[in-house]
Amino acid sequence: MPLLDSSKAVQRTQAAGLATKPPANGPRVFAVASGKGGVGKSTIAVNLGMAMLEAQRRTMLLDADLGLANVDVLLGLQPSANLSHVLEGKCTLADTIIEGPNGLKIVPASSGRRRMSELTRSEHVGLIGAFSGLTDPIDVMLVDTAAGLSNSVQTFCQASQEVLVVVCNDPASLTDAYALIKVLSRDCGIPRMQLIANRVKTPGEGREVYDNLCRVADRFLDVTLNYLGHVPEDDKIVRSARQQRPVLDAYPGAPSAQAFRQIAGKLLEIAPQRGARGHIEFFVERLVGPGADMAMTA
Ligand SMILES: Nc1ncnc2c1ncn2[C@@H]1O[C@H](COP(=O)(O)OP(=O)(O)OP(=O)(O)O)[C@@H](O)[C@H]1O
Repeated sequence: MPLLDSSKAVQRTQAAGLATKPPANGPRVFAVASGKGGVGKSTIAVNLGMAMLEAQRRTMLLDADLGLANVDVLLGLQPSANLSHVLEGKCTLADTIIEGPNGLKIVPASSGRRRMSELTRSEHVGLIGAFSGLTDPIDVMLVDTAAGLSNSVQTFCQASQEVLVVVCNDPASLTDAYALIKVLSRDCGIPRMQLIANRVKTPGEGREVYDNLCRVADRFLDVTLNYLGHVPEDDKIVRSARQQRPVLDAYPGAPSAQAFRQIAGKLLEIAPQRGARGHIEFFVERLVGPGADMAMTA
């Protein structure tokens, strides 16, 4: 009996250790991008963040739409400091972090500050470097990028380990997603991207969106596109947005909430790409630290 008790205690301690220990090879960083605006990037970033928390990953969400903050609005939060204050030297990056639902850590952007959407490359690089100074243990960081193909989108995508491209089944979204994939692969040297089809009616429609993009990309670009899955058109997303809550929180059984959990699970199964990639990366010190070469056991 005592033996059983102590082995259970050991198991509990190990489980607690697993839940709090940072992964040996540093946080996983996923950028969410789309080319076209309004296709669901922020919705996807926030809800994937919630799904990562459900999967016991300590998760941070960076609002990288620097001049048009979205995440705090989506979640009904009122941050007192944001990235513009960090750049002005008024506070540190750690001072800006606020807690969202279920302990989601959020780094808010500023809204309506034009200068923030016109930062220089060295300012972007400085911001990305500042993340290495954070002491909070983080397992996953999601980077919600701006719409378009700006320098900021390119730099944040390059600095992330995976780029998630969100696309809807309409010609403008497909065209802009293709333009984004082209710029990221050809000009930024990103060799693979992950596709999410949003607002589709059926799983088959999502697959079709992926197949269409793949067909063109295979012909003209040197890039690998993986399919992460689809998020259905879901009225529960619209309703939760009105309540300024993530759908996983407001309607955990909704079809879209299930889809977010599946996509998060797939993302965690992706083995990190190894080796230096020749450009600035988030948490680079942790990535090249001891154990960085070990395969991720997510
Ligand atoms: N699967 C879905 N089903 C129903 N509505 C959705 C879905 N995904 C997103 N929406 C709605 O679409 C609108 C745009 O979503 P969101 O703000 O996330 O897009 P975005 O790409 O981040 O936009 P921006 O380019 O302005 O940053 C929101 O009203 C959101 O609630």
